[in-house]
Amino acid sequence: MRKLRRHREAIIAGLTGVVLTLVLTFSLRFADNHTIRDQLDAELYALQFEIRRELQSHMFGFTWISRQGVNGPSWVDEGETITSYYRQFRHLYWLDTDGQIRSVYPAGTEHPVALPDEARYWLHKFNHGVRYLIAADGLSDHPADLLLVVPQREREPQGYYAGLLDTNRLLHLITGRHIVEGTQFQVVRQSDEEILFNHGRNDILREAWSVGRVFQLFGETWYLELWPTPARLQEMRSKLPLLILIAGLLVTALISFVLYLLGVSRVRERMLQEANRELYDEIEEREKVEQRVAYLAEHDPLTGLANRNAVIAHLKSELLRLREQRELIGVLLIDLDHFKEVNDTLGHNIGDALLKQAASRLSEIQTGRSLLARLGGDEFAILVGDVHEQSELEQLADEVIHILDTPFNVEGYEIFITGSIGIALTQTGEEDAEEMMRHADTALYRAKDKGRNIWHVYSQELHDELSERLDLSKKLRYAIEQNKLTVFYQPQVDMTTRKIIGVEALVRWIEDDGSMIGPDRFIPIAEDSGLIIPISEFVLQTACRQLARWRDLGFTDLRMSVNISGRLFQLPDLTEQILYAIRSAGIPTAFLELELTEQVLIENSSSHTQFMHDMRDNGITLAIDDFGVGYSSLSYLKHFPINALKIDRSFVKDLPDDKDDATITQTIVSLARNLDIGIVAEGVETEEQAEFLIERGCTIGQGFYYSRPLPADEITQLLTQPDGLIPVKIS
Ligand SMILES: Nc1nc2c(ncn2[C@@H]2O[C@H](COP(=O)(O)O[C@H]3[C@@H](O)[C@H](n4cnc5c(=O)[nH]c(N)nc54)O[C@@H]3COP(=O)(O)O)[C@@H](O)[C@H]2O)c(=O)[nH]1
Repeated sequence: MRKLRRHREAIIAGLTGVVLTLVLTFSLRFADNHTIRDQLDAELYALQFEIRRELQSHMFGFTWISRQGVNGPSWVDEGETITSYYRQFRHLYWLDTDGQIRSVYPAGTEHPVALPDEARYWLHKFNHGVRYLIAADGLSDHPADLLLVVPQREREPQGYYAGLLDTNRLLHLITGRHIVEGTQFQVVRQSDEEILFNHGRNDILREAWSVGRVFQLFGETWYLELWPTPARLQEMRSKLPLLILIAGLLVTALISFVLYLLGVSRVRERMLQEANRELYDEIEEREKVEQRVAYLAEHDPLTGLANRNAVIAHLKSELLRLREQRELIGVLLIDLDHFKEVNDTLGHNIGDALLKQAASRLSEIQTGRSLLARLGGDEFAILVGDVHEQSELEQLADEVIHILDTPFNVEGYEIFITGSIGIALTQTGEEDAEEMMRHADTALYRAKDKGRNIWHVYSQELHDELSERLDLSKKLRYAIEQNKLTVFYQPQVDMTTRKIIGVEALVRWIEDDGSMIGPDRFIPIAEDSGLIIPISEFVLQTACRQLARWRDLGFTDLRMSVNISGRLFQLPDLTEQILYAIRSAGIPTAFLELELTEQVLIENSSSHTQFMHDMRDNGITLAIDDFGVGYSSLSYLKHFPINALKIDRSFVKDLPDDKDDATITQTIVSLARNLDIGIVAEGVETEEQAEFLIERGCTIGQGFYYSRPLPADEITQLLTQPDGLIPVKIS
């Protein structure tokens, strides 16, 4: 249907052309038929005229003879003369007034005596000087024959000149001379419809094409009829209608074809236009996408700030420019502290809104020579050009910390968030952009490491230190794989009796050359890298097995303390791991004590609380390590199942002289006694310290005064001392 509509013009033109051609062809054919009929009619008229003329000619001859005065039977003697001129007479007669045949030419011809009665009746009515033509019935066997009669009344003998006309022959002669080939001609007597003459016998077109004329012959009426044969008709036909038909159809086909082609080309043109439009749309769309991609390539979609790429590109060009001008350039890398918690607790929408607000605040402290960017996540950067002194960057960092200090109001939530900042300043002038970013990142790492909400400036020393850490981290991983770690044990002593009541398991890393790397160096690295998990597992299992061995030796009262790093709380199966170590070593849970830092309690997450209750439920005791150095929010002592406090050695170190430390120590001891929990003093190095502590009520101590951390076999030796008393070396 769509196709038909598309080529409507071609179809209309085709139909119109065919109709017009047919109408024109039929009109011409109609006119042609008319012309042919007229022509046939004219031919028939001409024939009729010829017949009449021939008859008149014969009559004229007859009349002329009658006027010559030759009449009576003697006139037939002139028959030869007459018939030589008028050859169509069969016989000549002289009739008397009664119609009796008195003489006949040629002589000897058989003939009736008189004319038939009907003819004779007519004879009596004929007048002198008039010529008559009557049917020759009774005189001739040929129905078409006519009898020409001229009355003679003026001379004697009176009578009639009569000539029997061979009409058939006459008609033959006429048609032979005048009729066109292929034309069929017929003479019919109307009275009895007898065919008197016909020329040609082809009746095919008679009904459709015959033309007729009525020819009056005295009492006789002839009907002359003429029609063509198919061949004659074909000749008569004009070629024009056929030519018009062919030409019309050809022209119509041509026009329709041209219109069809135009339609096709119009459709193609439209399709092309559509394709062009789609192409333009696509190009436009692509340009938009490219613009968007170009924008996104340099911008952060959330805040609209520049992104990392833009910072790097800008930094590169600034470094190039400033290198020539010998000026400095600085980078501040800002990381929002604990932003992940906002995301985790309040959802990403709030997190995003917070980032936008933070970006907006940071924009306020931008200067004309700086570029603020969001590098991703909660990390922002400020690129500062034309720096003269490091203090300018430090001042800017202070401003950042200050501006973040006010709580954010995000969708009804009041959110406190701080920022840690790493600062990098061009040192040699030869740094590249990536290097500057790395420096700022290193400084940021340190700022976070130092407790966050502070800034730190990158230095070569920091770089060296962190490189060493990285190096140590690699080595530590290798050491764990190669079983280079071992566990030492430091006795915990009842300071009043000097009896060893327990030991603390302390990990040691012994190098191939026998040198030792202290845990204070590698434990923080292990905590950062996650290596603390396999280390802790190793220490716990080793310590439990060692306690089992000592118990087998009979030291069944000995207790084992093991340090639990805060990082271990990320393990979902920490409780199971501890219970597994205890069970596989086959020791009672009551003899294992876990030392936790204050930080673990301060974080106060539900998983931490659950862990501590699980431990208590399984009979494992918990001690707070390094008590007093942290936030010392004492409320957790009430809420958590803590069994003992370990006074940090920093408070013990200057006892008994340092009044503050003495007061703190006294306070911690009182607190533990009031809460009815155990108390252990760490770092006891002198007898005075031990006495001071004993006097204040702290009877359990651990420190070099009694023993340094030792390998298990050396501890076994100590345990097997007489009375189990620990010998104290006084240096
Ligand atoms: N999570 C784990 N932490 C561990 C493990 N092993 C050790 N550590 C922690 O490493 C820090 C350093 O430990 P270390 O070098 O072993 O030092 C211990 C003692 O040697 C030291 N100490 C004991 N008495 C004295 C003393 O009189 N003077 C003095 N200067 N130092 C002394 O104290 C450390 C034990 O402290 P604490 O654990 O707080 O009781 C240290 O923080 C360890 O906790 C481990 O396996 N896992």
